[in-house]
Amino acid sequence: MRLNELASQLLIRSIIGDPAANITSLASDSRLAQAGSLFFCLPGFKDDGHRFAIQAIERGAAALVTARELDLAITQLIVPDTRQALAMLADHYYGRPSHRLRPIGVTGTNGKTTTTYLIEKILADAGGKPGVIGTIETRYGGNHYPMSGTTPDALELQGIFKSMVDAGTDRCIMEVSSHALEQGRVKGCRFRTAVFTNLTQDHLDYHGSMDAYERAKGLFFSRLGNVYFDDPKQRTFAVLNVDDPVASNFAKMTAAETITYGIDNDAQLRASQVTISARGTSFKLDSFWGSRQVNLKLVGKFNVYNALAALGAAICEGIELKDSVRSLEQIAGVPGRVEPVNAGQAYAVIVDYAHTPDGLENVLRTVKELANGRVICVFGCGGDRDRAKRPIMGRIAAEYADAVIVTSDNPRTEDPYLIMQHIESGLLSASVPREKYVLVPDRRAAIEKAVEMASPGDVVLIAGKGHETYQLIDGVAYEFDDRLVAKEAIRSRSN
Ligand SMILES: CC(=O)N[C@H]1[C@@H](OP(=O)(O)OP(=O)(O)OC[C@H]2O[C@@H](n3ccc(=O)[nH]c3=O)[C@H](O)[C@@H]2O)O[C@H](CO)[C@@H](O)[C@@H]1O[C@H](C)C(=O)N[C@@H](C)C(=O)N[C@H](CCC(=O)O)C(=O)O
Ligand SMILES: Nc1ncnc2c1ncn2[C@@H]1O[C@H](COP(=O)(O)OP(=O)(O)OP(=O)(O)O)[C@@H](O)[C@H]1O
Ligand SMILES: N[C@H](CCC[C@H](N)C(=O)O)C(=O)O
Ligand SMILES: [Mg+2]
Repeated sequence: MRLNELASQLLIRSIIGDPAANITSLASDSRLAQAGSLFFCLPGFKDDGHRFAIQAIERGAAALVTARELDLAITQLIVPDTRQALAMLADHYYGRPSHRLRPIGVTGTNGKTTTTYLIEKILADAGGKPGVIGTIETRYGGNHYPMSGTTPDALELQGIFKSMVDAGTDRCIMEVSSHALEQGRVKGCRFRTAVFTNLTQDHLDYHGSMDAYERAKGLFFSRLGNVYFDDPKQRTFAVLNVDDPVASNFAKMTAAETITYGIDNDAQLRASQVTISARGTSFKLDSFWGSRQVNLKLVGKFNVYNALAALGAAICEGIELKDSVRSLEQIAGVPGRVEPVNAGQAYAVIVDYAHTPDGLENVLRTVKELANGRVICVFGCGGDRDRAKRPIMGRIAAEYADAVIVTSDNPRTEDPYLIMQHIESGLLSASVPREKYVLVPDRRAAIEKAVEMASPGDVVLIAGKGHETYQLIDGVAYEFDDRLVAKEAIRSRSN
């Protein structure tokens, strides 16, 4: 593709050098630039992509996208905002794949991954060919691809969309993080439906305040338009959890048609009579589209919300409620979410991805309700992430668990002891007796200790890492899977 074809997508731009330069790929990381690449110099949080222009040229880049003229002998497309240009040009370069996929995006602090899995199952059972992008992996056409975060940057995202289209995928279901919204990673992406799960404390390191975090999430709904209302296929929808107070703000912001769900408040999809057991969760569903009993294999009241969110998204796709319910009832679980680890033991061991105060409280409440004995909770908090959540999670663990083992969860560049002390300050503020908790920095030792302590009927909850298969310490990813480590610990327990 010629540079000027790409440049024509932007109103404000100027070209220095050859407008007909032949572009054979796009790159925003100089280390990935190739012969013929158009290299985008992005301003970053740690660095500035303009500093890597020379490296990109050395690797054969055909032209640069820059925010200012660089003193380099290469064609340059100068734009006011290189990040915005990347999103818009990547969309064009790959042939506007999101217009074909019309993604269903799921945003919210907790429940995004789970909800995308539920929607995927409903769409697949209805005869579609859905693909998924999110925290655990990207998958479509029977293939699975590893992910390094939740929502890829605009270039990677548009590339995935294009591959999905080429593979015959007909709808994409994706997690949309607040970071992605803030950084314009989904700019240029034409969503059909935006699903909101909930908003509770997390990521204050990045957003600074809950108001700013809410504003970032709100961008998703404010950008959804309904300008093609005459053609039903072109409509857009917002599916909102009305038990979360911010939903009414999002409803006001969006031009899309809204569908509401909830348990406590009146909603178009409303659950009542929720009962949970170790075998699953049941509820009565009353809705604009009919009433029915729903029996999920998924455990936890929070999964009722995820199920309602998925039903809402499915209704926007025109799928009959009874068919969606039948699909949901078949889902045995989502990897690393309330996932039991069984090796024939007389106590339960559950691995879960709760890594926020609300997530931890929800899952602890659930396991407490199910336990015949004590609840032993193993958890930590990520390094280089929201520090404010650490003492809160300590306090929550103190409130719901009978024994707490504080450990490491991806300390990254922080001192694991300091992170544990932040959590401990929350435990102490809850006046927990010293014998009720212990700090064990080595996560394997922490899991082994919890398993050693368990008696028949107890539940060991290992929270925070879920599906993760690594422990990040000082820039190194060490192999670590809570589920495998727990299984080994159960098998090698002394009695
Ligand atoms: C804070 C944040 O979001 N940072 C993202 C950002 O990195 P950055 O701005 O720090 O990049 P930088 O290191 O300053 O580099 C600036 C530019 O120079 C380029 N560069 C850099 C080095 C080099 O040798 N050559 C080169 O060209 C970089 O490619 C980049 O374009 O842009 C990068 C490329 O898009 C992202 O990978 C990176 O995510 C980092 C890894 C991250 O940890 N992000 C987390 C916080 C995140 O986004 N999490 C959410 C999940 C939240 C949830 O689930 O609720 C997510 O969606 O994943
Ligand atoms: N609807 C919900 N409300 C509150 N907590 C939930 C909900 N759904 C799941 N959880 C809890 O949050 C954890 C993470 O769930 P999930 O992975 O689905 O969320 P996520 O939003 O994708 O998280 P991330 O931001 O890390 O991608 C689960 O393991 C569970 O403990
Ligand atoms: N999406 C979340 C995942 C946290 C998972 C936890 N294991 C950690 O590393 O803190 C984040 O990036 O904040
Ligand atoms: Mg997720």
